[in-house]
Amino acid sequence: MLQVENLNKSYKNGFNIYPVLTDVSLKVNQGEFVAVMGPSGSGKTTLLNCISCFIPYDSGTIRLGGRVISDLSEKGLSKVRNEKLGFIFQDFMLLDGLTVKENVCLPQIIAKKPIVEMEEKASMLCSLFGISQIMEKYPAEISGGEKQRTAVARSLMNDPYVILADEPTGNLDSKSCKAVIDAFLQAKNQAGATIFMVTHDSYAASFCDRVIVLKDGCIHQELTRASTRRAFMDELLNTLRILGGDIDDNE
Ligand SMILES: Nc1ncnc2c1ncn2[C@@H]1O[C@H](COP(=O)(O)OP(=O)(O)OP(=O)(O)O)[C@@H](O)[C@H]1O
Repeated sequence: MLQVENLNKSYKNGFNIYPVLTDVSLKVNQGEFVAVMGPSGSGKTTLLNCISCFIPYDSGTIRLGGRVISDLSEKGLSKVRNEKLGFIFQDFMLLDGLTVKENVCLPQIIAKKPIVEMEEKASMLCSLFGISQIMEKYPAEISGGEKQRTAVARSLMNDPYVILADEPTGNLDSKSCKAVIDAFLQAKNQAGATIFMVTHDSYAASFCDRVIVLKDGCIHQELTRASTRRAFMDELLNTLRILGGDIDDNE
């Protein structure tokens, strides 16, 4: 569904070149829920921005649904961004002047899809995420949890290849964090969604099928959830503790 091969990305400052991602290769399969973790500055957001087609990269190949995105024109990239990717941001970015229903419909309004089809799809997703009763309300009139579920419903509107989530549980209390994760699990289990999430939160990541750990712009480790969520969380915490330098790798 998403395939990154030998991705290299550097930032330039005057004559100085700072490599940020070096030879990153990864694959996310259909219906997988994958997190990217790693210390601050390890390149997580840069990786997500390359996959989102928001920033150019130096070399490598990114494939979405089998299609190489660097081959696309600017117009083609915009279409991919709107129709083949779903985005979830830290503050959910709902438009205040639109109702919940209009916010959910937005990707299809931009894609100029027929209204009847759009409304049917929005109603189905709002029902799936338990927000049918607030469809006519505005973001200012709904709770944080309802905003999160609205954003997840919106991200699924065009049946995207992948939902890209950037720190979706950052700044949330544990109850709201669990609500976001539950919405992702529901999207995965009931709508077959593929989710790729950047996070610092080991609790959120422990619900994933797999966690890719970045260090200094390289893939340091990939951890697959094998047993209980709690055991996976302990494994993640331990891996990140070692990366953070708290204990020796060979200990
Ligand atoms: N636009 C930019 N221009 C120059 N350098 C940048 C730019 N954006 C990020 N960087 C640098 O690239 C490196 C990776 O940044 P990135 O934001 O991808 O890391 P991150 O792992 O997401 O960090 P954090 O966990 O703190 O959000 C950092 O050293 C950062 O300073």
